[in-house]
Amino acid sequence: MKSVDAHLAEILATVRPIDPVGIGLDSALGAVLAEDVRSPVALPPFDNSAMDGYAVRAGDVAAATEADPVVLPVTVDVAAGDTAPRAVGPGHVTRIMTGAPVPAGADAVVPVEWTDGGTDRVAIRRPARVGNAIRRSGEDVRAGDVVLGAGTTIGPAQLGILAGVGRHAVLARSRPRVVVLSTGAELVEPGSPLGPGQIWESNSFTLVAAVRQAGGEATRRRAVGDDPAEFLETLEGLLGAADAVITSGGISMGAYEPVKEALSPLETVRFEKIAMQPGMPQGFGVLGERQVPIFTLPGNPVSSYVSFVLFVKPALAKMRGLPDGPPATVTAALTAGARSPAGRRSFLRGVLDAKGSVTPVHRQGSHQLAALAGANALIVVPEDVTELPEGATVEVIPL
Ligand SMILES: Nc1nc2c(c(=O)[nH]1)N[C@H]1C(S)=C(S)[C@@H](COP(=O)(O)OP(=O)(O)OC[C@H]3O[C@@H](n4cnc5c(N)ncnc54)[C@H](O)[C@@H]3O)O[C@H]1N2
Ligand code: MOO
Repeated sequence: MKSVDAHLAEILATVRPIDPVGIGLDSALGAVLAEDVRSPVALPPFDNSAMDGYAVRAGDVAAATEADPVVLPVTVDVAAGDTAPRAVGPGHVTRIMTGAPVPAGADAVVPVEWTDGGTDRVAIRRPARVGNAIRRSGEDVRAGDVVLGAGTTIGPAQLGILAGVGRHAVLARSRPRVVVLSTGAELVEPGSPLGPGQIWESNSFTLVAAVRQAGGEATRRRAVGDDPAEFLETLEGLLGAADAVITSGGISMGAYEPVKEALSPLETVRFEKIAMQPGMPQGFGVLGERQVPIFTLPGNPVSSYVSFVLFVKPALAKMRGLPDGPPATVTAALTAGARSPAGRRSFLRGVLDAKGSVTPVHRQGSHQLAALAGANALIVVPEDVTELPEGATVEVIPL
């Protein structure tokens, strides 16, 4: 059997980062920058007030006290967005609003709370240090600074700085478009009644959500039955708009394995047994002229999700231009003994707590969806280990 590591290595050697394109900020959430973004100007671009109050010369208010306020004439109001050149002469002040340019000559802002709020004359009850409540030009970003480097994932704050340096579009890798397609004649859409021998289709919901959490743009296709021709036709119809395809089911040893039957003759998708539990049957390859990667995951719900975590998620990271490789692990102490088949790496479902202990859930079957939903981690048991005692130190993949 092929090792987990060898399978992941083959996948990562095959998938390529998506080509960068110009993306408008409105659509850039989750994209990954493919350029260094520099600011054309300093931020803030000009010295401006951090508070609503009065622009003063600090020396003029140095003697102000509660008991003996300094009273000064107010020459003008300066609001945010004010474009007229303003100045504060000795012995004068202007009113000033948050974000408004500091007038020439002023070197401090006195917050309105330290005054009587006067409009013609103002009584100032406290002195202000030079620079008080002034946001200096360039104190966030200097002109020409790189504000975000290539390889940065664009989240809310990154969109803010991109807009803040005047960009309306960036060169970036968009979120990979991933189509999720499940197979199985027994599958019924949730919301429809179950007939004999049927179950509600669940894998596609898990996989679509997992793709989205991994930074992809997922589309769910309704399950197709066990007919290889129907499966192939559906697949061909969706390839044009996909950067990757994930299927579930139809790849093991049964008489009706539409995914395996449809794709094996193409010889670009390989079906193999991987030395792992769950998730032993796996298929991976590429389809069509654009060499779209396809992950044919096993149908058992726990197996398909574990396979996603181990193989698809790292591949999506590579497609996005992010660091790839096996899922990150943390070490934890087992609170109960655990077993694992010889020669296979097990990924037991467990509950990891804040103190670094991990408890295997009671039901470890690869069909046991509810047990998976109660877990928050996968406990990794190496191939050469068949039994772990309580208290053993284990590697854990947080989910
Ligand atoms: N003779 C053998 N039988 C099986 C082997 C084997 O090596 N020899 N491997 C077993 C393992 S391990 C797995 S995992 C499964 C994988 O089978 P398939 O990928 O072909 O999946 P299916 O047979 O279509 O389905 C398996 C199981 O999962 C349920 N399922 C499938 N799709 C969904 C879905 N979208 N939502 C919810 N549940 C789904 C399906 O009803 C089956 O119960 O093969 C073993 N057999
Ligand atoms: O390997 Mo299957 O994935 O155990 O259920």
